[in-house]
Amino acid sequence: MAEFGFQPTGNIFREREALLEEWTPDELVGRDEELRQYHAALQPVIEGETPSNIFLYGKSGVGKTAATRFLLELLERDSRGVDGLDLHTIEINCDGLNSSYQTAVTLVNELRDPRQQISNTGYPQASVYEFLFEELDKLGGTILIVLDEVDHIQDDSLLYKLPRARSNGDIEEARLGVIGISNDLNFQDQLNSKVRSSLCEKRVSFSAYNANELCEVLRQRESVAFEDGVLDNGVIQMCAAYGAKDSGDARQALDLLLESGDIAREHNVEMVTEAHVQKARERLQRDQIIEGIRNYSRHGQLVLWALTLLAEEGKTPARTREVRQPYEVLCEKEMSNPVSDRAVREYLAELETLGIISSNQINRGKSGGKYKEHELEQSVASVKAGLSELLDTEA
Ligand SMILES: Nc1ncnc2c1ncn2[C@@H]1O[C@H](COP(=O)(O)OP(=O)(O)OP(=O)(O)O)[C@@H](O)[C@H]1O
Repeated sequence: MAEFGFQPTGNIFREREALLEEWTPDELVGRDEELRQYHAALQPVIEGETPSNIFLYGKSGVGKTAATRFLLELLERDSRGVDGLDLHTIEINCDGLNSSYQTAVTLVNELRDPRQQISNTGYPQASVYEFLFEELDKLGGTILIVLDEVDHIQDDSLLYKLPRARSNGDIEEARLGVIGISNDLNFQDQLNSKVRSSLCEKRVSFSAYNANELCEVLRQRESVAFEDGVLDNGVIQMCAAYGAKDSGDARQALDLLLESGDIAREHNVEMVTEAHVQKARERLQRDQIIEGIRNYSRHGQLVLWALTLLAEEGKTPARTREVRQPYEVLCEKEMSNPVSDRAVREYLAELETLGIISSNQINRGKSGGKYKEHELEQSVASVKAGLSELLDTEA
């Protein structure tokens, strides 16, 4: 066995933590327009007026949570200097809470003393709401409740009650504002119109980051996270360009920069180069593919494998029936019966939703008919690496 031991290298990173999810920057770059609108929507708070209910929406990783923490911190700081203004903020993430009931219980427990917590079951919903309004009135002043990932709450009831609590007379003392945050761009349309009009009084849309904005975000972290001059020319631009092309998600761009730094350190070199970024991208894509299809049926994986073989031979975009041929060969090797054409089409549609392939509807008019063409969205190398890990065979 090789000799293993651990030695700090001190190479590459000055403060690697600055590239991790938990690290909050003091300043938010590349979000000027969003911050301006959000700031305006929060202005009534500092004026001592009833807060507006605000709804933030935009794709994952575009700075909605970061902007909220940044502005609420400033608001808390500045409200301390305003006589008679007593501001409280409560932030909860609704992922995993799923219902109005569970969310209301969580809010009650956030507001209550640890010795007076309530359990997740055992009270009628109306009583939990009563507890909640009681606690809010007890706290008094101006209260902002942030419901991050609000689309996870499956029923409307709390989203109806909370923003209207004051006008309905459920609370008398406190001035309450709700800030809802969602990655689901269709969420607003699915809401009942009464809920929508009160929850979304002010809306702020967060657009995906473009490459220039991602460059700003990455440069801000570079100075904290890396030793001086460690990043080769072009590294930041490359991470930003990939980030903008993929989804405009700052989290993904930061992950790519972190992984590139890790690879440079693994190789025991002193600089991070564009080649490290390429390698990092393949690794992250492979992980994303593995994550996406880990619990997928064997046949779904074989369909992807078949498309990958076609891509390798330069035969993509390929029609559904062209995918069928290599798929059947793979089934034969595995000694299993191929699934129906319809099931293959369904697998391809799911792979598209996962962002692993892209499919285009082609319409050749009356004579040529309509059909779909598919191709990989990710590099052949990363899909093969991901598949061989899952299928436990050389792809
Ligand atoms: N403008 C920015 N400047 C610096 N860092 C940013 C910026 N925007 C996002 N980030 C960082 O990117 C990561 C994701 O951002 P954030 O959590 O705010 O995204 P989000 O829009 O709320 O999406 P999600 O709901 O997926 O969390 C965080 O680590 C955050 O610090």
